[in-house]
Amino acid sequence: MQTNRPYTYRVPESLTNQVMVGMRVIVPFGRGKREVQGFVVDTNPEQPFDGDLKDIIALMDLEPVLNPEMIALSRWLAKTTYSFWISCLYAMLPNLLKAKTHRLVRLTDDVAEAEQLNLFDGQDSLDLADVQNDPDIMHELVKLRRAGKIRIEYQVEDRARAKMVVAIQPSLQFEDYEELLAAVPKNAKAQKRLLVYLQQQTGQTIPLKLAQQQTGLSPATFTLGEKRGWLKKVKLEQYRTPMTKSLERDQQVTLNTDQQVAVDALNQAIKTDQSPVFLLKGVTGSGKTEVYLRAIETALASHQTALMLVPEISLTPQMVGRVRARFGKNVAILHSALSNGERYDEWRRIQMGLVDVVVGTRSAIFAPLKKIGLIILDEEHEVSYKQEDAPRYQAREVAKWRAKYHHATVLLGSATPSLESYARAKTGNYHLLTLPHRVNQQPLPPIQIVDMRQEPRQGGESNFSQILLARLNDRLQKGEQSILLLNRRGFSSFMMCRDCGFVLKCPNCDISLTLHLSSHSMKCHYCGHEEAIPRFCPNCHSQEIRYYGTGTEKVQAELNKLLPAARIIRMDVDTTRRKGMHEKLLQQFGNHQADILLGTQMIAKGLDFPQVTLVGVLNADTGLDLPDFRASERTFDLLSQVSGRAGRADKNGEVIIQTYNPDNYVLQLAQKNDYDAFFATEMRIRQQAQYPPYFYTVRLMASDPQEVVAAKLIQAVSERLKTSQLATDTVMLGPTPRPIARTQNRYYYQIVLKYRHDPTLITTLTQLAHETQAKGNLRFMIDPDPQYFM
Ligand SMILES: Nc1ncnc2c1ncn2[C@@H]1O[C@H](COP(=O)(O)OP(=O)(O)OP(=O)(O)O)[C@@H](O)[C@H]1O
Ligand SMILES: [Zn+2]
Ligand SMILES: [Zn+2]
Repeated sequence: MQTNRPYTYRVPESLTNQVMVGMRVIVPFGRGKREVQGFVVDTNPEQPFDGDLKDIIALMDLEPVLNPEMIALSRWLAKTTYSFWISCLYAMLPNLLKAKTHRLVRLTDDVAEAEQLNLFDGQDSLDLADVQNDPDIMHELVKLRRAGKIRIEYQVEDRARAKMVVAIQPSLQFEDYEELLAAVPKNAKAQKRLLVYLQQQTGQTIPLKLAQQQTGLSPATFTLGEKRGWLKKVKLEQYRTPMTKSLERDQQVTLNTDQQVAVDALNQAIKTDQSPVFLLKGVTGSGKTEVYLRAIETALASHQTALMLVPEISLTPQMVGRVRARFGKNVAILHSALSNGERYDEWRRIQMGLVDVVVGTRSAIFAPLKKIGLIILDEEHEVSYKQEDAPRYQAREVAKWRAKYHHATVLLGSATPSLESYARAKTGNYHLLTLPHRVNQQPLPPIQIVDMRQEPRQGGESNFSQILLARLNDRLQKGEQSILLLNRRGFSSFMMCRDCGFVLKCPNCDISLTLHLSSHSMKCHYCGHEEAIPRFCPNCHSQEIRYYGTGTEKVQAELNKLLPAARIIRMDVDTTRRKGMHEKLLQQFGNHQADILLGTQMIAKGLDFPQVTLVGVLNADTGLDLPDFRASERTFDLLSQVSGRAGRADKNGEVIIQTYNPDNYVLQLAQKNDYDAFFATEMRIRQQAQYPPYFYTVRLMASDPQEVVAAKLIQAVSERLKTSQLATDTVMLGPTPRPIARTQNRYYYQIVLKYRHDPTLITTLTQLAHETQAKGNLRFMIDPDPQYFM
């Protein structure tokens, strides 16, 4: 049975003065006295335990890995996401500290020879696991760590090992070098140069490579210097900096009036000790990024730090490039495409206070920055800010919590804010800042909607309307670039028998299989199941089994036929799986090595390519009729965002949207670029249907490989909720099977609750979460503010 409360242990005498809040420890647990890992969350519990206390067995860390802010944050997180406290504590740590890793203690400075011999056996490193049960040694190590003479290096078997480089340190004083300079023979030019250099660098540690570059001296000269005692060679830890290869040059721009107004308001807020939330609503290409950068500058100038979140890796390359260009080495980067080693190195640079700016994806919200003055969420409406596994937190909410703690300013930016945020801005909860115009003084690109039902169909179905094809051709002639979006939300493609209607589905999941041309197979996007492309219908043996819908590969193949001269870059999960591919493809497109960028949602947002003058959306409607109250909002966002990629520089842009539902209000309003009208329409629908932002939602879900087991549990939960005192306006939907009832051979049943203000509900759910524990294969989860209902 998993437990969710802290336990009290005794600090054995041998560990006196060493145990600190935020360290990991090994403790005996349960009747079997199993040894488990835990976090120290308090060293002075309010309610002392009066039974028999067990001793802490050992320390895992020589210094805290979580600071007091993080401990406090984890408590709040556990409460608001119905999660186990310990999973929240782990969520804040980089992977390297979660996995079974070797903890290597390394000497970084001279220690007394006796100590080195005793503790390290004369080596300069030791494995902490070998000594953590020896209190005497641990005692010494904690002391050395506090004195900065050792450090801990975490290693997983594969690659994550701190990289070391040789560095030099001048070992004498200024005057000593003066004397030496007077003494060296006149013709010993190299030696002289070295001495002068060392004299200038006293007290510094310089990587040898750098010193060579700066002086133009050979390695042999430095070795000679070492022999003569002029300098010391030391090993310096080199951080694996996930560099974006080409450092973008920083552009100096003069803010336009709207930007200036926004920046002024932010500057003022950052300097106060309040924690206001700003919503920056700026149309695509209005220069939001420049506002972010200026606000970060203000935070740094007032000796505070800044944290900036970007939605997903796909957006990161360009944004990271710009932040790096402005703030250089002062930036740490945290995103999911880093190796564990890289991530850990960045995390440690932050923890040690070596950087003041952090840019990262969702979990970077836990970056252990101190003195935060500003937290930015770019594209604040993005679903990727919500974590889908436990702890199911919303980074936006965590940002607000941390801002309160630090008296920091929160800046949410978007061209299409979430209804939740815009509603708050309208009621004055958030401060609204707007950038209504593009920086290039041009209107937003005109959008044309093409009714695909009217397209002539000679020679079978095509993904391209005549007009889109003509426009693509036109750009090709002019040497301009185009972006093509294939909307892949939901399950728009499947293999169906024309005779009997049979649809080929995954044997493990209730969804249809997708055709993959490159591997000549049918794949399930949920569980990875793969099988051969059928030639006969498995049901009626007809040969009339056909593929419906379309994938990027298929579009690319068609495009190759229609426009043989066009150079195409395809971007989807398949072409970007390998590390660094994303950046590479974008860079190629940026260098104009291709005419058309074809891709899924991942190309819709954030990209800023001046040569792009045409954007085409191949299928606007997939996703519109999904059983999800946010389907319209998502489609509106997507269309606005992707349209915004066209005509961002001096040339005019143009957008073509293909659809089978030309009259749908979402498309109509997206065409007019009328966010406010969309907001008003959608809010009315939400109010009527009692959905966010008028109501909060929470989803309860049971799953099991056996359908009846899952159904029984959700039924019991439903009974329990009916007998508890829910607020009168709280609504319970279900229990029902989840729209996709089965994935990965598990059946899912759900209840969705909608409520406005129901404090007892929250208490009830907290109890439910901890009572309804996993048994065997049975799982129960509570998802506050779910982003998907599928
Ligand atoms: N005041 C300015 N003067 C001239 N150019 C500017 C100014 N501000 C920003 N820019 C440039 O305008 C371009 C678009 O800006 P940016 O990418 O920040 O827009 P955005 O609002 O973030 O758009 P999107 O929401 O579409 O990503 C960038 O190339 C940027 O360097
Ligand atoms: Zn499957
Ligand atoms: Zn059939």
